[in-house]
Amino acid sequence: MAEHADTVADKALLRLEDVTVRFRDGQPPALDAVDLSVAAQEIVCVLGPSGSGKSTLLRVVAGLQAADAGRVFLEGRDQSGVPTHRRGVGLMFQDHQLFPQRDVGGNVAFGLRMHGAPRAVQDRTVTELLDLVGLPGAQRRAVAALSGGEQQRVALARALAPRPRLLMLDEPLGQLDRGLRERLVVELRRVFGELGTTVLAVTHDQGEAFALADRVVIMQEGRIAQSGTPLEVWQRPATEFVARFLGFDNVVTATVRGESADTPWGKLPVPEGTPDGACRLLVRPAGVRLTSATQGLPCTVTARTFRGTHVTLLLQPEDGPQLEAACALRDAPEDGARVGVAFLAEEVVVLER
Ligand SMILES: Nc1ncnc2c1ncn2[C@@H]1O[C@H](COP(=O)(O)OP(=O)(O)OP(=O)(O)O)[C@@H](O)[C@H]1O
Repeated sequence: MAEHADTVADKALLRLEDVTVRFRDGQPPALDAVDLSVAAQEIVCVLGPSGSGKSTLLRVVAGLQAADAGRVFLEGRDQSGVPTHRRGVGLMFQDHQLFPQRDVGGNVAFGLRMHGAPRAVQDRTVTELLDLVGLPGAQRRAVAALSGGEQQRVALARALAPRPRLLMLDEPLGQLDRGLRERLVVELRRVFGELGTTVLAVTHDQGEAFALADRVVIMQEGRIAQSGTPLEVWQRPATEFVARFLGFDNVVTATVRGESADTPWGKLPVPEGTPDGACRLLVRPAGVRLTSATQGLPCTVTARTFRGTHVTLLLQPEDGPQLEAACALRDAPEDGARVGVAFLAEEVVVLER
């Protein structure tokens, strides 16, 4: 097993080993002994509350921030003392700061010119990248005359032009409206796939992270709380912190005995193999099923929120904390309705302490 882990780590394009960054003595570190590997061509999105260390993580990898302890490796080489411009990483930050006095082509070619690429190579690359980001033939347009989404695409083309071995994005779509962000996320995945780009991105927006990433990493106070595919993390949040961060609030104290658990909501079924004993349990809203008022746990509907594809209900049982349930639009009961609730074992998750 250890041998396998070593092999995987050696193949990593980026590896952080025990990286710690401390801004002030006596304060908790911004990064606390972080270990993280990113494989070649993998898209990893880092999520977490404000102040959890996401930007610091990017800055350490870029060489914009020194680590107080630990090491950063790119393609197996220790980057200690290697300046940002020699790391071969591309950066695209939220305020993408295009050069207003240069046209689109001049912006995209910027990094190539800095690297002394011949004019013909610059022109060919600019043409290819503008095609790829959906702005064919935009070379001579003024950046000030572009929409926010178009500027974002130019910034992306500019970051990709020098073919960085690792592209880092900090809130890349932060200022755009939701519809545009959703479209651009799909395009970003396609562009990265076509170019084989390895990506480490930071975002506040869960939807964006889950749509873009092969793997999401959730940060909590300078540490990695969970790392996994979007599906793994969404279906099986590891801890109460991750569950609540993702917006899951049906969390209670429980005692597991065999195939069920005693909870403030009564006996709940638990997945096979759940160890006996005291724990915290999450019931994903999809696992809270409405039945008739005479069956299951009696509850009153206290709120209904329309979510586009479904309705979220807040249910108040006679005893115990409120419950959130998700149900189809056409099945949603009225506010104040009396309903019964049954629980699905496959949506019950035992949280780590
Ligand atoms: N230059 C600095 N000097 C002192 N403290 C800093 C500095 N940069 C960051 N910090 C602190 O380090 C911690 C992590 O900050 P960081 O910017 O990495 O968080 P973040 O997760 O990116 O937050 P946000 O989502 O708000 O951008 C915070 O407590 C922050 O106040």
